[in-house]
Amino acid sequence: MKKILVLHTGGTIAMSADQDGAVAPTGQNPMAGFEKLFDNQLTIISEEFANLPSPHITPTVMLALKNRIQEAEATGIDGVVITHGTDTLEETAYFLDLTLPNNVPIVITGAMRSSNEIGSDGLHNLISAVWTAASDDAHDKGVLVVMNDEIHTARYVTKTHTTNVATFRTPTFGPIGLVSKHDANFFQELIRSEICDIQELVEPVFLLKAYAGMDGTLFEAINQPTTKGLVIEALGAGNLPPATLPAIQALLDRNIPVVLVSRCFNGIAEDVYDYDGGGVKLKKMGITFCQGLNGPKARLKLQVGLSAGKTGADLVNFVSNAVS
Ligand SMILES: NC(=O)C[C@H](N)C(=O)O
Repeated sequence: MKKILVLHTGGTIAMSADQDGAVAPTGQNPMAGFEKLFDNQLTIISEEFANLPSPHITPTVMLALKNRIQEAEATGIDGVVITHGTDTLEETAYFLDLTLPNNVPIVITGAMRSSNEIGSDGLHNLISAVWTAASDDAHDKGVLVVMNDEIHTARYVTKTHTTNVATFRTPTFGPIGLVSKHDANFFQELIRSEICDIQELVEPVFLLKAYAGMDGTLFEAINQPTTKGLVIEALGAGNLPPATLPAIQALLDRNIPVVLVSRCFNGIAEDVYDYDGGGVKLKKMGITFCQGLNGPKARLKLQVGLSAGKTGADLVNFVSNAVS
């Protein structure tokens, strides 16, 4: 019988609503006892790893989670399920994707409606995640996110709606598979990427979003002696307002890596435009274009690359391509 480790970390899936509808963490995890649904089919080992709303999750917690999973893998488990708040779920999922070798399937899930709300989706998502983690077909697909009967890759999935149960989407590429009753069905493969088994975190790495009329103020503010890196969510195909450029150049002059993604929901950042602030000029300045990742994930990739000791061309290669 396959052995699946379920690590609970908190989030709405572990919360309930009061009489006024306000949602908050509970003393006892409402998912407790779900294991009996798998009697005689799977061995489920549940562990309360944390009980945090996901805005409280930090890369330090993600690193501890990664270490816990590696420890469990050494004892012989067949798959891991993590329950997590949805606000930063994609970040924890991608962090684990970057730092854990594909030894066993690792699946993250959560809920958009807390445990006692009508139409609560937590238990259903948890069951789907367990069946996915137990699937022979879930190997070698990186860390997976299972929500609302869909299977997404950690690398490309993102939360797209504040409250809808169908919030998790994979722009441009779509989900990698679907869950139907007990089966995880996959329709796409994931190209392998480099894994960095880090033990410490280099910080701080910042993320700024570009907007019409942006100037250098925010870039100057983060140009501190301690600053290790910056990701910019740029406009369109990868362009910036010209007034930002002197302050960005000052960061580059200090050898602080500056990485650019697009703030668009679909598509990739490219050096297309050759006007002041256009992508062609930005690339010539030494800004690294990261293709296929959103801002929070590119920030994690830069942080993980720096934490793995990567510098220069090695760091640029690692960060610039989502599948490197
Ligand atoms: N649906 C959720 O889980 C949202 C919650 N605020 C969290 O991320 O912890």
